[in-house]
Amino acid sequence: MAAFVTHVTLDHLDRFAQPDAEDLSGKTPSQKATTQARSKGYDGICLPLTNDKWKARWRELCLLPAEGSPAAEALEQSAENWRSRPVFLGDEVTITRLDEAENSIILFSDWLELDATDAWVRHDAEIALQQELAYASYLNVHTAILPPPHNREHVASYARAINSVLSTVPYMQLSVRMPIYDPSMIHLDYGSPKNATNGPSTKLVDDHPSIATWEMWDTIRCICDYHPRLTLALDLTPPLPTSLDVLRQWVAEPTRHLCLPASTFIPNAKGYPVLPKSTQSFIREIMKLQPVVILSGTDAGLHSKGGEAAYSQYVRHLEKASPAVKAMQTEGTVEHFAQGYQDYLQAPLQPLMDNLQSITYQTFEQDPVKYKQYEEAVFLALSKWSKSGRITLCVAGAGRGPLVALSLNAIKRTNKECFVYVVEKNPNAFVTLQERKQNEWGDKVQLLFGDMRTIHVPEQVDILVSELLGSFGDNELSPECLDGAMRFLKPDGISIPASYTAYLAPISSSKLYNEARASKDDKSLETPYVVMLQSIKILSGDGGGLSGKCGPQIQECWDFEHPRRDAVVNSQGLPVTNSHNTRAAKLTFHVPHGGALHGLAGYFEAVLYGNVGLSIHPQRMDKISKDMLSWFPLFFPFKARYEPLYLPSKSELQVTIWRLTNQRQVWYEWYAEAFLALPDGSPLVSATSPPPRRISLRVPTQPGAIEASPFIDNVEIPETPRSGRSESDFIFDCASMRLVKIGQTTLHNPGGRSSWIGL
Ligand SMILES: C[S@@+](CC[C@H](N)C(=O)[O-])C[C@H]1O[C@@H](n2cnc3c(N)ncnc32)[C@H](O)[C@@H]1O
Repeated sequence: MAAFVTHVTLDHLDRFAQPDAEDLSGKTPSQKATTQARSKGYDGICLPLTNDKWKARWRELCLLPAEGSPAAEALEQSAENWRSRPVFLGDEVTITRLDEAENSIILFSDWLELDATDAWVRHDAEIALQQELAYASYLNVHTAILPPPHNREHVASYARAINSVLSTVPYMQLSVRMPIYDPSMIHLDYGSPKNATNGPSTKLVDDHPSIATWEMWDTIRCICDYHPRLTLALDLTPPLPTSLDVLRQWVAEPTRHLCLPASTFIPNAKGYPVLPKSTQSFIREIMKLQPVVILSGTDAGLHSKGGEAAYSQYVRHLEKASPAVKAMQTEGTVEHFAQGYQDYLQAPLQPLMDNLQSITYQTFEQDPVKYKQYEEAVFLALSKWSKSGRITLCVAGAGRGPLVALSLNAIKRTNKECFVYVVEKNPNAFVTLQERKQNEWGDKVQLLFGDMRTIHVPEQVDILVSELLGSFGDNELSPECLDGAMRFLKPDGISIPASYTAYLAPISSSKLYNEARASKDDKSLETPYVVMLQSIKILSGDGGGLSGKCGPQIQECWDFEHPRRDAVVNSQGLPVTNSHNTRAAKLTFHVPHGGALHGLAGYFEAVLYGNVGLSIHPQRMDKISKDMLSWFPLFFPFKARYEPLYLPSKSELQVTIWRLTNQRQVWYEWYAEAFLALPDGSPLVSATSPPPRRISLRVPTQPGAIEASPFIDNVEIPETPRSGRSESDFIFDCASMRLVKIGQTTLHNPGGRSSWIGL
């Protein structure tokens, strides 16, 4: 569940400082604020570290007085003294004791302009920040919110200062306060003759989602090298766009706090505070990250009904209604099953090379959906089997036997005469199989111990049942194992599964990026990991992109079919080489909104038999095998020598991936290139059209609200021209588009540093 804290302002603290004849507790103002917040159901408070006295002194010291002023020299001397030994006066800070800092989130002075245009102001703001940080560290503060960036021109200076302070404290979480979105950019509309004469009219455009604030964040965290203690405090003050897609980027970031002023709420028909629809949708989505919600101004009486408690109650209600949160709380869902494993990188299994442990099989067996699908597939195959006489089945790679048990169930349901061979190469699991034969299956089955690629099976079978699938379908060497098993499948026999397909999508996730590079060796950044993906954004969108050549959001790489008869086999019926199992795919993705590329998400879908299947494809899994728990997606990381590949809005990403093999191993290599599509030979914006201009609009500060976020100047490549030319003239003469390359990754995993072994 998300935690809720209330923002305590300097005014609140002043009120708590007033002597109260009845209060003999001797508590400090911040302690009183905490007690009151707790009594109102909050988990804690968020308060400024310093007060107006510090602000006034800093301004006096560091902002130059008018030239020629007699005080200038003396002040410069004092400023130099402060720079050499920065120290607070006792009445410039709001807290002084350890227990005041405990469970409180600290706001560093938000007027410090680390990105000021003036270099001296930047310099002195950085000293002041270091001073505040040192003091907060002295008081054991665990989380502090940094002054927000204001000025895109100098965001690099802001980020450099943050990077430098991050290394000075060993444990404190520093959160950058960012407005979620720069919504109030107003286009000066030159489109109509009226405007041409009377001047431009203003029009709010929320159909042109801006990623300006995300870009600022991206610059900051790149300069800070994705520091794991650098997080985000997202300010939800601005009205949000109706399209959620651009906001999904924040789910892929370390969003730890949501700042929600009472002024963001609107009254519903009865006067209670509620949030606009788009903010509601966003909150429902981001709640899966369990952020700390910082409510401010809730005691200002902005809404006629509900009182102060109404704000947190309402956000809690949104949290409960969040599909992601509901799924986590519902037994039987993947989200519930995967609690604690979200975004956790697991080395994929090597079931061919290793012998799995009983506990691993037990985890598999908790998935009712997979086995139900298998039973249906076996039942369907048996039902459709038209030849007379005994039907023979073989369960190849039986583990502890669930596929055997369900095959026997299916046989019973069809009432046909059948016999089942059971093959397993894990000697330990074979003990469990013997026990089950003795206690449950009797002479309906025959157990065979050995590797399906070499074992002798007494007769060829009609139906071969196996489950050797990995998260990417073929990655646990199912194709290679089943090639060997084809020896004992009759020429007209059936394989369950009949086929499986691998899918890929490019993703952004600072969490996964940091996890993968936590261990510094190259191999860890070239390993495809099994991950329950949560804090991610799929960067690609559907549609052809500007070049018209891009595929869907999640694209098919390749597939494998069984039985396959095209491999050249030797006298024992085994393939001479594994060349027929190599694959390569080149996929082109359209990236509608800019983002940082951190890796590829890999999924699979299998046809077991007929229309019965298994799928972890995000858009199809619910239709094919809803709530199946057995497979989390595969994450192919992209390593970055300097920083992850940045993909601008409307760029195109070409991903090439290979499945490669030698005598012993199978592995993947992957690589990506980014392009921008530009109209061939024509300027991007007609020379006759005025440049798109946007101005920022500050949301007026409401009493008690955290100071409204700064908005950031942003110039984007327009999606439509503002000249007389039609949109189609301007953009979509695909034939005359040229792709301009803007970046590439290195080749990942060359030679199979990370591979599946056991051929
Ligand atoms: C993913 S587990 C599935 C186990 C079980 N069928 C289930 O669905 O719960 C794959 C099983 O196949 C076995 N296996 C893998 N390769 C094999 C091979 N070449 N020959 C025989 N068994 C194999 C493994 O030991 C493991 O028990």
